[in-house]
Amino acid sequence: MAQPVAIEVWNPNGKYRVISTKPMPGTRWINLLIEQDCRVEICTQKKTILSVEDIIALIGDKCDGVIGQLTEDWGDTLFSALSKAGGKAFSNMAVGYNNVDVNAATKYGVAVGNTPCSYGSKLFCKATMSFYVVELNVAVSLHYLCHDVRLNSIARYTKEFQIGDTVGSLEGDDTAGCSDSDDEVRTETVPIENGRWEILELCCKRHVPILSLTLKFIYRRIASSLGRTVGGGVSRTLDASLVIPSPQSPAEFVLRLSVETTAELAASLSLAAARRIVEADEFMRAGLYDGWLPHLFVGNLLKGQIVGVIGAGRIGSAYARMMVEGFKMNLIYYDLYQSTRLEKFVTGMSGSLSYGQFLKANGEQPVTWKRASSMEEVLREADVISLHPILDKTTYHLVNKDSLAVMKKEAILVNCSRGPVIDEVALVEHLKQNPMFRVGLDVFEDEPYMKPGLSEMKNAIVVPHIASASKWTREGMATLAALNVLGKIKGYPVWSDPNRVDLFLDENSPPPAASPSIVNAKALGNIIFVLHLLLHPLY
Ligand SMILES: NC(=O)C1=CN([C@@H]2O[C@H](COP(=O)(O)OP(=O)(O)OC[C@H]3O[C@@H](n4cnc5c(N)ncnc54)[C@H](O)[C@@H]3O)[C@@H](O)[C@H]2O)C=CC1
Ligand SMILES: O=C(O)C(=O)CO
Repeated sequence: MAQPVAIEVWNPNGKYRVISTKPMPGTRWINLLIEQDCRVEICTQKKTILSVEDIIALIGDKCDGVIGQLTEDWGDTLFSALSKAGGKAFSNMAVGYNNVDVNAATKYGVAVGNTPCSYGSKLFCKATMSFYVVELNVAVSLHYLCHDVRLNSIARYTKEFQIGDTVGSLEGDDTAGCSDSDDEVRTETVPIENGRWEILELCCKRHVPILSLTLKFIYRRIASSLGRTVGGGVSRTLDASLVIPSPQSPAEFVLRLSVETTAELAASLSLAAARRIVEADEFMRAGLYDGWLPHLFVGNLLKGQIVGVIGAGRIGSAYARMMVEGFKMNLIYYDLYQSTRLEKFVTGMSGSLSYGQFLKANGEQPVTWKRASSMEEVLREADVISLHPILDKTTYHLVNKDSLAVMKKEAILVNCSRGPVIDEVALVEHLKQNPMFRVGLDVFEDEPYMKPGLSEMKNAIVVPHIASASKWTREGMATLAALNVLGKIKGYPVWSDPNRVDLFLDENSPPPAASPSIVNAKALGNIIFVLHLLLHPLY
């Protein structure tokens, strides 16, 4: 029988009842819900993992939406209860949602949200372009091509503007991954014969390299105070192209919600395992250090070694870059899909300098990359291997007794994805048999438990699923989870690109009126994705 659960209530008279099964970081998520007439109930029960019965008790007879955690088992029973209580949405406060039976949710008409990674728009390159022309009433259209680092495609942009315009938003055929709100146009007047001409200076602060830019000047000489008569207008088009040199790296990765935070922990575990930091720390605290010794805690040098990534998606690619760039490791990766973006980071693309070329230009050995044709190839060749796939039936026990056997005896294995990607019993045995083999684990097969023997292994570093635990990331995750639920309650459409949710995270402006990421939107028939909501903010 479920016990009554302790709750904290915000905005008791709110029309919609939204439950969070845990207190979450920050207050923005609470404020956003309250401002939209929600009564927010936060479970404060001193129990880390709530049972299905506890959550049913929380849902009660009327509940519009729930924000839950990856430790909870969201299956048929809970979605049935939520649907009976009138609930429309459940959002996991996590990127991964392997704890959620999405089919069951769809069956009960409940939308499932997650807190996806975001491609934020940060300052990347600053190109200043000056162009001339423009007389009186002149329309200038600007066409430019950008390399979209995420899609690895060329995006084409067009903008028409008038003198004095400030470019608030440049839109084009494909604006995915690009935010132009930082672009600005400055004008300066210079006298030139036959009238008044202006110099327009476009200051582009973009996170994508501009490959080429075409200016199309359509100018109309109108009957004006200058006394010239040109009827209804003569227009002339003048094209000019200019190629802006790409900055050093063709693909500057920008800060994304969980990506860098999680990748940084994987990098920390790699380093800690390589240099035996935890063992050495314990040794010091135990008072065992009595002087420098040539053999004391000798570990592995990373520079020039091979880093292997299995699952080179968002987090895996960010980790790969950190290890390649930070420690000049050579890369081998395995993924079902080619990661051209990552490859190009290492060896470059035409017209730009890759990291490898950059090293060469500085007299250093250039780094290399290789896409493996099998996971075994990575396991065989790499010195440090980090796992970053999603957990599904294809990745369950991806690393098992047989695959461990092909790894180098002194290899390092890191897992920040999901515990069941590794057969933990086989791993413990392998650690026992190979004392120079080391692991760094953030996730475990039977979380929160470890398989017997793991905690005694000196060659294992274990941390309690903290890879996304930076303040900014966790507050952002709470905000996205709340907005997923709010968007469904309010009947807002679904944001088109869950990879680009930076607009929802901007503390200084209201989020768009959309659900940031609903994973079963299509299955629910909610296929009205929202492309550009900049003009229709939430308030
Ligand atoms: N420890 C933590 O705190 C965190 C863990 N995660 C976990 O990391 C996972 C990955 O996150 P993202 O990088 O954002 O996902 P993603 O979807 O960008 O990347 C996953 C990659 O794995 C690849 N993949 C899928 N099946 C594969 C297979 N059988 N073999 C090889 N590659 C395969 C996919 O093609 C994809 O490129 C999440 O699903 C989540 O479970 C995410 C955030 C924090
Ligand atoms: O987001 C996830 O998937 C996690 O594991 C915790 O951040």
